[in-house]
Formats: sequence, C-alpha cells, structure tokens
Amino acid sequence: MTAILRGLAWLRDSIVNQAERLFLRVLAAGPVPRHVAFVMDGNRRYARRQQKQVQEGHVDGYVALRRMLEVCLRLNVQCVSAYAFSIENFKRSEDEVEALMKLAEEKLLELCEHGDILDEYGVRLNVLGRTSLLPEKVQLAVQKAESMTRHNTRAILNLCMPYTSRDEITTAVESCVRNADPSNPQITEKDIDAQLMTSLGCSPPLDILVRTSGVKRLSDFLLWQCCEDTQIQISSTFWPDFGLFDFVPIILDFQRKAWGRRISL
Ligand SMILES: CC(C)=CCC/C(C)=C/CC/C(C)=C/COP(=O)(O)OP(=O)(O)O
Repeated sequence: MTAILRGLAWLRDSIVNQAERLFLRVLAAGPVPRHVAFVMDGNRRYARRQQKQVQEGHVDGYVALRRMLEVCLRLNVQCVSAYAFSIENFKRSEDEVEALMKLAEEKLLELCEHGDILDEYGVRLNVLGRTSLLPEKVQLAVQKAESMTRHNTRAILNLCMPYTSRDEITTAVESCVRNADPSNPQITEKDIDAQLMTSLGCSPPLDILVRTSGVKRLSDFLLWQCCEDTQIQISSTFWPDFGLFDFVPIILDFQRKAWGRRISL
C-alpha cells in the first residue's frame, strides 16, 4: 500500500514538474528580463507563523532561493541577485547571526559542487559586499565557490552579503578618486557605474526588483542600479513561500510593458 502511495506521489510530482517546464518554455518565448533581484523578506515571520525556529525560516528561505533561481534560469534570465545579508544584519542577536553564517558557509559549498545547480546551468557565482566582515570559514567558502564557478558563462548569481548600497557606492567613489587622472580629476556617473560591484561582476542592467512580505522599502539594496526602467514589485507572500505562481504575474507584467514599449516605438 505504501509503495503504491509513494508511486502515485512520484507520478503527481513528475506531471507537475513537466507542466511547469512547459509553461516556463512558453513564457520564455516572450520578452524576458535580463536581471532580476530579490529582497528575500519575511523568513522570521514565516517561521513564527509556522511555529518553527527562526533558523528554520532561513533554511526554508534558502530552499526558496534555489527554487526561484531555477525558475529564472529556465526562463533564460541572465542574472539573479539576492539580498542574503545586510551589513546592518550584524546587529541581530549573536545566535541568529551565527546560524546565518553557518547556513551561508554550508550552502555556498553545496551550490558550487559538481552536478549541483550552478554547474548544471553554467552559472557564475559572485558574492557582492564587504566580505572581509564575514567569519574566516565563510570567506574561504566564498573564495572556493567563486573560483569553482568563474568559468561558467551562461548566467550570473549575485549573492549580496554583507551588503548595503551605501557601502557599495562609497567604495565605488573611493576607487574612482584613487584612480582619477590628476590633470582631469572630474568623476562622471559612468565612472562610478563602472566601479560598482554589480558592474565589476558583469551584471546586466536591473530590470525587476522583487521584495516579498508586503513591505514597501528598498532597505539599502541596489539603490544605484534601480534606474528609470527598473520595475519594483512588492509581493505579499513571505519569501520561503514564494514560488512560480507568485512570479508569473510579475513576468507577465514585465512582458506587457515590454510589448507596450515596442508597439509605441
Ligand atoms: C546561501 C545563503 C546565505 C542563503 C540565504 C538564506 C536567506 C533566505 C537569507 C535571508 C536573510 C535575511 C536577513 C532576510 C530578511 O528576512 P528576515 O529574516 O529578517 O525575516 P523578517 O522580515 O520576517 O523579519
């Protein structure tokens, strides 16, 4: 009896999986964003609602990140950026920071393994942020994951940790000042743009920024990159629950606007 139930569950999952793949292939035939960023908000509220530990909320948040990365890759999105840890997050309780760092170390090593998602889809991993603030073990995992995926050219995953936009912009301006030509010390917008962590990691312009959990704030994430054409989308779903069917309306809205622009040209 158990074997039959297991077989039926496998059959159901396999049909759902095939249907999702087909659906994404149809969606990918339209205009697709080049770069999608996620503010993965609501992990602790999700944990509280599910009567789980905060740490479990973050583990489920990582599962959602993998799920959404795969959806984006099947849609042929070239670059995904995820806000995994803000510099401000170091002010959280010691236990929470420690658990997040342990999760980061473990998952960075898992992501870059041969046969895992980055290898399967040819994704280069960039860790963006002030990585010198991370514990040594996590820094080593970052170096390993970046170096193992550096030859991948099909897509980019930017894991932003520990990151804030203000820090990124300040670092970019410092670098421009350092490299400025003394006979022509003027710094242009283009110079700053070229020194941003996203530009150094070859990310295309940001088309969509999604924030989950219904909160309408940018929380110091990709402020420079949110330019004229970036669409900001707020989803009320908590990040660990966020999935394909929360993302589809966002993509359809992007496609509707892209087609609208083409028609008005
Ligand atoms: C590989 C790797 C490091 C994966 C990232 C895992 C992950 C989902 C991190 C999110 C961290 C974070 C502080 C999210 C904000 O929501 P919150 O936790 O503050 O929740 P709240 O908005 O309900 O308070």
